[in-house]
Amino acid sequence: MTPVLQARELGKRYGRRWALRDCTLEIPKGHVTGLVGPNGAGKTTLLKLAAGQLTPSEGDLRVLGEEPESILSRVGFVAQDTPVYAGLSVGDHLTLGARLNPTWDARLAEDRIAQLGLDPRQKARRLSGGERAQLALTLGLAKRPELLILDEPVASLDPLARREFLQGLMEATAADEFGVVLSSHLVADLERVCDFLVVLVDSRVQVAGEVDELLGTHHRLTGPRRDPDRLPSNQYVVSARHTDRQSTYVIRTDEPILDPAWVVTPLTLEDLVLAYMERRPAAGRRAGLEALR
Ligand SMILES: Nc1ncnc2c1ncn2[C@@H]1O[C@H](COP(=O)(O)OP(=O)(O)OP(=O)(O)O)[C@@H](O)[C@H]1O
Repeated sequence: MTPVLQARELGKRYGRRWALRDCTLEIPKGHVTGLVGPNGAGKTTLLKLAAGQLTPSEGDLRVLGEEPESILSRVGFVAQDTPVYAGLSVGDHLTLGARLNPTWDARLAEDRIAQLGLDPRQKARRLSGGERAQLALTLGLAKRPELLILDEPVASLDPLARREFLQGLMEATAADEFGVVLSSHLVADLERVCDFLVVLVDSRVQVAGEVDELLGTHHRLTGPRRDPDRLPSNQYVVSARHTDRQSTYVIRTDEPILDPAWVVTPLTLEDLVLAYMERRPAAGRRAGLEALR
């Protein structure tokens, strides 16, 4: 089956600065994918490349098996800050959507606006942040895309609006088969809606895979202090912390952990993401991940 997104050594440079580098990644069909990483990691850059809004500086990118610029009508993109036209009414947005998109589903758009209780005559500038986000999501869904890309769609929303937004997204994906890739700093939200995860740090993909598989193969080991070179070769060290007497590792392995010296505990998705983010050199570390629950 053609992957939703396939990147090979993909890179994007702004001037002399690389925003994305050596990005090799495959997102299979049929997933809601969460893209997570600290500020400046390259998430928006990757999403804009996938939406055909930027061109790569190096490497290769296929979306739904094609060059992104050639399939704009098959991909919906809701940019950061859920952009809408302040001077246009909700109804005007739907009219514009219908005019611009050959696959526009007017019934879906109107039903969703009615369900949300939005007044079609209301100007977008008078909508709350949550209502604007819902309008932008409606425009994205009514395009009937095969892939919907959402760049931090819930960043500015309060917890209730976030829940309603994500609920709406989950209902839409349950009703129709389309892929979703969304970026967020809010891992707890991603945990609720995503079944595939990509962690991007310092412009590089650190890990990508199905959430269940990632949670099943990553473990925290705690026990008497031990150097990493004394761990079995099938245990890939993601992060390590040591005190004089104790070591705590986050490791990835497909094999059972049989060493009785270790206390083995499972990770939450947030633990897993933070473990990959901890691997960054301390000097370049920026606070970027909120862990709201
Ligand atoms: N138009 C641009 N010109 C120059 N540099 C840019 C431009 N857009 C992004 N960058 C740089 O590229 C890097 C990656 O930016 P990007 O917006 O992709 O990160 P991000 O992971 O989406 O960050 P955030 O979580 O803060 O939204 C950053 O260092 C940023 O400063």
